[in-house]
Amino acid sequence: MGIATITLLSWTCAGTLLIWIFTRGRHHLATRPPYPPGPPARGLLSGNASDLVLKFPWLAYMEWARKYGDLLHFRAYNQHIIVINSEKAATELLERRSAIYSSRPFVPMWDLMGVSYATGVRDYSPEWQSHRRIFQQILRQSAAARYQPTQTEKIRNMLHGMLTTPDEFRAHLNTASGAIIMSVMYGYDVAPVNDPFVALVEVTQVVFERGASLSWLVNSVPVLRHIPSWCPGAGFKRYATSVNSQVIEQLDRPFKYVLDKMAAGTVRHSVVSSLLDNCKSEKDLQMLREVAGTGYAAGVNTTASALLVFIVAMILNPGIQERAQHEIDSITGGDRLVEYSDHASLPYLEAILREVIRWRPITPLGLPHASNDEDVYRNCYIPKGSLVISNIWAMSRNSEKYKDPDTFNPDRFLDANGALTDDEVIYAFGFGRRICPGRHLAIASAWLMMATMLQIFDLRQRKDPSGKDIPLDVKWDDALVWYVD
Ligand code: HEM
Repeated sequence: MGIATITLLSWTCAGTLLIWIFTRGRHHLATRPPYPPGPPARGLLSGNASDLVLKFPWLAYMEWARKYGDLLHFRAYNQHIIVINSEKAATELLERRSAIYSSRPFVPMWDLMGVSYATGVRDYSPEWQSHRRIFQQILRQSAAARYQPTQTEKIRNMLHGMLTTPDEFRAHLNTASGAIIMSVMYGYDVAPVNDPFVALVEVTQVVFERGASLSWLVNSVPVLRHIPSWCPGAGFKRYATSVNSQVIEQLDRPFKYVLDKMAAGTVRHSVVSSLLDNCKSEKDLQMLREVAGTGYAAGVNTTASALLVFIVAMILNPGIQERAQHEIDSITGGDRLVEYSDHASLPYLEAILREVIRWRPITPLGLPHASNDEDVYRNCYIPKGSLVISNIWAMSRNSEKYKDPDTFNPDRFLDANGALTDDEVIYAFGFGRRICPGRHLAIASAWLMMATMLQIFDLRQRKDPSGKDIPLDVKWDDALVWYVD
């Protein structure tokens, strides 16, 4: 091909592109509705990138929502971001239009680190659907009830730990939350301290949180992931490779534990052991391995964080604590521990659980969804590939639904007859096809932990040597889940 031909071809392509922009492109811009309201872009290219708030962003989005409405739009470079601040809009988009809004954004660092196997970060794909089918089979409400004996056993161990070493209450909460899931998934009993499998998961969790950070340039410029590791500036790639082996180990080691036990004929019943027979191919095995690994990574910190919030709420509200203790004593007579069969007789306790989840939502912004098609909602245009964030925090602060939303008040979930209302704060577990599949297990674990802790202990501030209360110093972190120091 001669130079003249190439030049002619280039001009033809450029011409065609320009014609497209000035005909179809312009026509599209002229005919499509506006984006949802939001803060004005600060830079032509960067949009609102400089407005992105890294600390407690849910508070900033709630402020913006007061000004612009419950559905916000802004842009960081070429990434359109939609923040949904009301349950109504979240239900209409993420549930009723779930065919469009059920994917996840692609995070290049997660991919390089090897954590993109996890259900929660997979895009809307056949593999993700296989994961959800397994979760539905093992953790739907009726199936989750099977794990109550395991939960009871692990929670009683936790109470014993708290009696013996009360200062280590945080470690006991983590151990119990982890022990329940390890037992459910793999039939494995975790050691009270320094368990090797627990250590592996903790490493993966740190890696996971670090990987999401926008401080990795590759997360904003995904094409960088293709540069070779030896290149200057490719430190991110070397870091990703260094953690990859730990991520794989976290997936493989507990799974292999079950296979070894099966071979030795000493396996205990668990999700993995019972579903192995259904695996007809290497891919089926991989799906099961990934689901078990995800369940563990997703379920430990979340459940333990809810319990930390509960402890803080009880210390700050001794009257509520006493009322719950009386309710429990009136059912057990004070001579046996609470059991799952007592649930229906303890509405105030259930109201406390709901208020804990509402007062300090464990994941204030849920997990971001991504849209896989363009859409028009309330006459506003939502582009394909938008990042769609549900501001669960803003939903929990809806003052039309919750009077004095910042006050911890379980009574808001009881009607005039003392019966529970139908608000189960389910939005705290997300929306649509992506709703948290572990919610029934989480709620059941949290309920029994709360009930038995209230029964056995008075949750109070520490005292100084002179017997005076040391004021509670609560620091709320803005990591994926709340953290109380
Ligand atoms: C108090 C405890 C928990 C809270 C507040 C919570 C909350 C959430 C939220 C908000 C999401 C995102 C939903 C969405 O994208 O719309 C989620 C996803 C998820 N949760 Fe939970 N969760 C908890 C416990 C658990 C437990 C115990 C497990 C597993 C045993 C679990 C497994 C998952 C998984 C696998 C996903 C990803 C679902 C998907 O992307 O399809 N969670 N959770």
